[in-house]
Amino acid sequence: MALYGTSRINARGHLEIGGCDVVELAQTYGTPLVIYDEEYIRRRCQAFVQAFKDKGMQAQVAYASKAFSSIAICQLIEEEGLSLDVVSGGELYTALKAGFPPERIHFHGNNKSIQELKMGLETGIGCFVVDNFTELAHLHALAEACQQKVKILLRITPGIEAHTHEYITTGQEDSKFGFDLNSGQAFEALKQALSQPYYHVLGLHAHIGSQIFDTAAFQLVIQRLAQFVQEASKKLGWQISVLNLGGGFGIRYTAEDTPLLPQEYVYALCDSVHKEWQTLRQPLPEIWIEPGRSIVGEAGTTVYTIGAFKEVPGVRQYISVDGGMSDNLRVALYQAKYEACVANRMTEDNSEVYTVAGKLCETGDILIWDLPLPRVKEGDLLAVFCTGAYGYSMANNYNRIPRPAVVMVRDGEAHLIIRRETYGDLIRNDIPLMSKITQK
Ligand SMILES: Cc1ncc(COP(=O)(O)O)c(C=O)c1O
Ligand SMILES: N[C@@H](CCCC[NH3+])C(=O)O
Repeated sequence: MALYGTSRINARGHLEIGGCDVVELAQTYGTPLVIYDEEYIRRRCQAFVQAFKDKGMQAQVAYASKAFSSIAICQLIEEEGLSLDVVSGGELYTALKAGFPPERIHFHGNNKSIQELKMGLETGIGCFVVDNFTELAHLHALAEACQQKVKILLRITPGIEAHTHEYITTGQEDSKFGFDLNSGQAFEALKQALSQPYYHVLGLHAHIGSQIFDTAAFQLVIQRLAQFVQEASKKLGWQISVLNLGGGFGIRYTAEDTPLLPQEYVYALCDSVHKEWQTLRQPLPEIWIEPGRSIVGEAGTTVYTIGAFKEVPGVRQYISVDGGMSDNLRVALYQAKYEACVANRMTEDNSEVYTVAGKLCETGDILIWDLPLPRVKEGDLLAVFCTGAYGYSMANNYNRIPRPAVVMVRDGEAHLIIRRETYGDLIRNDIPLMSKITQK
């Protein structure tokens, strides 16, 4: 088990994050509770930004808000000077309500609705990452209708698979995302976009997957895109201003994971762009990246209360917690692995092996298989590490379980950033049966 950011074991033998005793946080806010270590998120943001400065590269680091979106996180990201990647009207709405400067927002998505495109145009976002020919036509028509020139990047599918889980790779040819490079689609898209008067084609975007531990795939993408840029400049006279290399930088969920430091990823990207562009003999583009998981993943911890026990003799001991696949879908979806500890017994030795089950009516609702822990009792607190990315953001109300509360902690203070959902919230949009309404 590793401790992240400001986490430590305090004098009471409890887990402490951001100077706050996790046992006290659980008493105050209830469980399941998602705890974000504010200082650690800020440190991660700063590491990415500083790395580009070290290399003297013009850059934008855009936090991919799909990893975790809320008013408070958008405000924190804004304070750290990052840009923001949104993929839906809902994420855009959240960012705008947080007061995020629209010109620093980039709008992604493979099926943006007309309403979402209009919302982006009307609010003056920084750029659209155009994903396909349908969007290329729609967005231009909307821009023309309001006589507004719009900045775009074209999302390219470079035909490169990063070595990661099959469901979270996106750069391979057979993907729903982007204009395919090898078949000539990308070239055709650029040609079309350049012929449209209301487009300002800033550059290209490629994202090859998530939870990537080395830089080889990124270097390959840069090589391919550089070749494409050369072809485009020869045949279309176009010069690229922005090269967006997406996100995907890995984090350490368990000892099996061996991520690089933010600066190691960034240095490698910068070196590779330098090298390729030297051959091209063109001005260096601005580099944009879109880290999501690597900003918030390790900074999030979910605390559950342990409830029921079940032993299958000679097979395993199950402990059940008061959440599960409703607040963390990643295990069921990707066989994701996590480490955890007992927040109120941090100094005790591991003597048991438990399988941690959620409380949902689904056999696959297991959070961690075969987890070494001290002997636990009902009411103990299980803290699962590294749930900060794609945990709350993929939370759902399966079995009508309310979503957890989320707090941000720093310097001994906790601040509630998302209230726990209530049963009332769950039925807020329900409408009674017609016959019950007409009876009244
Ligand atoms: C286009 C794009 N950008 C950025 C991200 C963020 O990825 P990650 O959270 O792995 O950094 C994703 C998700 O994989 C993505 O699809
Ligand atoms: N939601 C995924 C990653 C998908 C990234 C979005 N393109 C995860 O939890 O790992």
